[in-house]
Amino acid sequence: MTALEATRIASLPEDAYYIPNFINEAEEERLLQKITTVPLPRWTQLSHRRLQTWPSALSKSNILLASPLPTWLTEPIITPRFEELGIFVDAPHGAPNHVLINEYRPGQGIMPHEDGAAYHPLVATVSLGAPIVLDVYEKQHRQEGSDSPVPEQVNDHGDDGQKEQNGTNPRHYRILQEPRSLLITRKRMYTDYLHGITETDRDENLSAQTVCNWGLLGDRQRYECGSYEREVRMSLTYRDVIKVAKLGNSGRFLGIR
Ligand SMILES: O=C(O)CCC(=O)C(=O)O
Ligand SMILES: [Fe+2]
Repeated sequence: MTALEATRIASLPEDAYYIPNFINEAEEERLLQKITTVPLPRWTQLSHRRLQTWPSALSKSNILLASPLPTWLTEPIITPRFEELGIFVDAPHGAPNHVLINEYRPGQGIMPHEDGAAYHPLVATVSLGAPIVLDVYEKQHRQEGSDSPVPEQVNDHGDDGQKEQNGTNPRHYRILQEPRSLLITRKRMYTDYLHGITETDRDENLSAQTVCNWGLLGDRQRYECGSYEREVRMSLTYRDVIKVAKLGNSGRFLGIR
């Protein structure tokens, strides 16, 4: 991961990396075209956003049925770019095998959550269409004897992980994800922190003091006025699902819905 070192978000706990202009405008356009022309049943409509799951949803016990990702999701993002950066070299399958595509319209977001144990603790997020602020919160430890809810895990079964933990003053960071950027979070950032996106029409109070990747932004000037109106933003989140089954061997045990 040495080439990545220059892209580290130094003010965040380890590890988070931010790369602006990871894809170019033509690549972004092509991806948006692919995503928006898939047959409608590919979308899962949730209460606060909609979602595509590639190549398929996990089983109830978090098993992925082995199946290749479509080429439009792998090239050029995985091959060659992730490979050149060595992003998934330490993951069990050496490459992502699963992609969630989230769409957020103005006013939509995702409650603070963690991505959970189904995946190797590494997420690579490509942003499309418009900027959005990702909020990152330190997990609060459950107080002895309290009934405060523990966070739920977001999965691709359509649950939103709607519970935020009780407690006071968790550490809070804001990451501004520009369109065409790549955000990588792994290790402690994956296991010890929650992430979410506020349901708002407008991201405000943006500055070097409030945005932890300010110095790494590709187009800082655009945000120097301190705010922008939300527009439709899509994200591709690449992950490595730990448990994979091949149909024929264990398909009958999967209980795929
Ligand atoms: O859209 C994003 O940047 C975050 C999505 C997310 O947290 C998830 O799919 O688990
Ligand atoms: Fe997530």
